[in-house]
Amino acid sequence: MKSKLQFKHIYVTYNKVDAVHDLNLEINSGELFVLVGASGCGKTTTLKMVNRLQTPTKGQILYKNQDISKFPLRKMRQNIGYVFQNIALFPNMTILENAAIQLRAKNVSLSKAKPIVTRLMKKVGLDPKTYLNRMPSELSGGQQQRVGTVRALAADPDIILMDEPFSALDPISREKLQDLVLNLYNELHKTIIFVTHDMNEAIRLGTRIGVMEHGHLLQVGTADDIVTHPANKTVAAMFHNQRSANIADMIAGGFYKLVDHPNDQQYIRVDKGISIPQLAEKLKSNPIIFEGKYLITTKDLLSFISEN
Ligand SMILES: Nc1ncnc2c1ncn2[C@@H]1O[C@H](COP(=O)(O)OP(=O)(O)OP(=O)(O)O)[C@@H](O)[C@H]1O
Repeated sequence: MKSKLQFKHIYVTYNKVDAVHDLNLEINSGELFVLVGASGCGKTTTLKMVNRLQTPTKGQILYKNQDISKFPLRKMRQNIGYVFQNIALFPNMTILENAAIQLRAKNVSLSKAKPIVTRLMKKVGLDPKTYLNRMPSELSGGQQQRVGTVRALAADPDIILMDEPFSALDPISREKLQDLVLNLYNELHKTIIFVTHDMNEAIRLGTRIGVMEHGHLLQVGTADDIVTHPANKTVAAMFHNQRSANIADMIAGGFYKLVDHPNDQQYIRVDKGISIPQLAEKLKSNPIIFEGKYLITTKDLLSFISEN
């Protein structure tokens, strides 16, 4: 059986208000699970419970069928990497020293850590020769997030927590780092729990997505489950608004060409190069389209085209 992370009837209550309300969720080993929802819905609180930065008021979290509150804290945290929005590299330490922190905590010497960090730097697209001995202030925000990702991966953890890691970046850097997460995920098969308020990011990254609102988990499913069969009006509205914005964006882009989606036959991917009538014709036989960064239903797109 796959080892799972299980949240069982979890509550987190502040001043009689539930930041998380009766959360029941299972995350499988090797999933890239995305928690999505508006600011304040309880995503970060949920994520922080995984490495016990946050304690549930009520309920139980199990990892591999054992209560995580019983694990030795230090050892447990060594097995969980994390990347947060404000990654906060230590300003007085080099990139190598920063990236090696989790390894150093495991008593790995800096000289033994160096080849591991070097290999990961190459994977995230940072030239080790150029960057290993630099200070964090000499790197852009996107580069610093790459170092944060190296730091999270260096000690080879089972689980990686990512809390809005790219939300402070410009759209192009953001997309590149999303690609990086997908590549690392496909290569390393880690369990990743990724928090975002951005529906497109959720759709683009998640093997499954959990939609939260006001501390409640409204729906868990794949992107196309949620887009085509939203559990209730709130989820439908969250994704509908997003889809309308996506469609307007696509139409404004003008022309698209259709290619197979690299990962999933159920999707077709749309790139620039085909006219809207051709697109409409092609879409009649496909339920879902994926435009690099957007996933929308063809029904929505066809009605949008006919109405405009
Ligand atoms: N230490 C605390 N004391 C009191 N209330 C808190 C505390 N931490 C979080 N909350 C409240 O719990 C709710 C959930 O917060 P949380 O940070 O989990 O939301 P979020 O979905 O991650 O939001 P964001 O995207 O803005 O980070 C919010 O209403 C927040 O104000």
